[in-house]
Amino acid sequence: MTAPFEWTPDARELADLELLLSGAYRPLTGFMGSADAHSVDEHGTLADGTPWPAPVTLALPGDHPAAPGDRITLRDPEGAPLAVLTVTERSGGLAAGPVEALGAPEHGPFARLRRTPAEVREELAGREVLAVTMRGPLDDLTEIEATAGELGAAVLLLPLAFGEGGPAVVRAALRARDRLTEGTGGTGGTGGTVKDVSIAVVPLAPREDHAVDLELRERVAEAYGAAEHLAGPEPVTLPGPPHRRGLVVFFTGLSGSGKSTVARGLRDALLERGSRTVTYLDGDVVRHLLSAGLGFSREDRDLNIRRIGFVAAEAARHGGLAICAPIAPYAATRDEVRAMVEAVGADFLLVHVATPLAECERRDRKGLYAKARAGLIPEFTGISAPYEEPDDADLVVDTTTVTVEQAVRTVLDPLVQGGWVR
Ligand SMILES: Nc1ncnc2c1ncn2[C@@H]1O[C@H](COP(=O)(O)OS(=O)(=O)O)[C@@H](OP(=O)(O)O)[C@H]1O
Ligand SMILES: Nc1ncnc2c1ncn2[C@@H]1O[C@H](COP(=O)(O)OP(=O)(O)O)[C@@H](O)[C@H]1O
Repeated sequence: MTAPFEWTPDARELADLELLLSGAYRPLTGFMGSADAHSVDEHGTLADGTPWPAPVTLALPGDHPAAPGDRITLRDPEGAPLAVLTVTERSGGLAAGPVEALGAPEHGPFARLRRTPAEVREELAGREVLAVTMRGPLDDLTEIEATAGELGAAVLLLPLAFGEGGPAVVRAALRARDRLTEGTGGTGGTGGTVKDVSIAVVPLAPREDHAVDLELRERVAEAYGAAEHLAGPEPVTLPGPPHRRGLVVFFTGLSGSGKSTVARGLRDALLERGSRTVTYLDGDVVRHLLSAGLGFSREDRDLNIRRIGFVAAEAARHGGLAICAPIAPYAATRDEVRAMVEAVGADFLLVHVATPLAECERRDRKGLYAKARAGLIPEFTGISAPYEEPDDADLVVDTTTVTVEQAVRTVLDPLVQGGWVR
């Protein structure tokens, strides 16, 4: 049964929720309250003294109405109900309490390998188990073969799939299984064949502190029935060269500052060079299609910017270069877009078109400033609605006294120098 209150936890919290529900975090059965979280941080134990390495908490904004005793339906980002949290404590922006599953979660790639500790323990009942937790490929399997051989153990590969790289880690586990069972895992050619190799995908988000991360992996391995645990090497992530990485060039500035003119000039210059695919999210096209029906209240502008950020990040996820040129007057919303883009492994360049209001108003290309001054347009940026000047701009261009070509070069040159464009 769902509950009257609702919440969509973030990706890390959803991963923790899944581990709480699957039993991989036993003895935990819910999100921690402040006493447990504090004790874990200070002493590495829950408040009752049970050893536990890392806080497992759920953030809930202070203005969320749920109070102790209330039940909150926790949903995934697509809206599917996953669990009910019965709130036992609200403090410091956290909600604590036990969680109960609402049906089986739906998973994407490799759903069949998301097995619970109980399922795996049943399959491996009576066997000694060597668990190997992995966040990247296992190149040398010699140690695993040797340890499994000594213990006469079955090997349980636990790919810790979290975020964008999740499917790649699972594929690495499948490759390692094949090499272990074929006996081609060692580098010295002496590797023996390991007969029993199982895989269970575990959505354990990495912890910043390496020691804490390892201890948590150990706990999860134990929950899966392992007598021994080996931690696979940390993946070496070499970001691709800049000219192959996704990039979002995000212009911000007052109406009439020159955003669209410079953005179009940049698009054309990039198309002339031909070295990158370009997605240009034209302001007018966005407002007519993607954000049709939205106005200029703070809420509508924020939604408009988030939509633009979402589309730009999708283009950049696949290595594309996206150019956007909305006013984007609020710093917090620009920050959100930066985070969305960086979350897909792409780069984000904020270009502040810093032409002063007086010059924008003097140009008054569309006659909007005159109307705004006359009170005919409410909430007009710079007149009756705020523009928060960026203090984190990567580039600043004032178009008052430069030509369009010069303004475009101010943006294009750093892209070439930075290696994003050849
Ligand atoms: N109230 C108000 N405030 C600011 N701008 C207004 C307003 N009403 C209409 N317009 C016209 O809409 C264009 C800005 O749309 P954006 O999508 O870039 O704005 S925002 O980023 O969502 O704030 C902006 O176009 P540009 O001049 O190209 O910036 C204006 O022409
Ligand atoms: N160096 C320059 N860079 C960009 N625009 C300029 C420049 N000098 C003059 N302008 C003029 O300023 C106006 C800017 O309008 P626009 O690009 O639509 O701004 P925005 O998209 O920020 O509202 C255009 O009429 C453009 O011709």
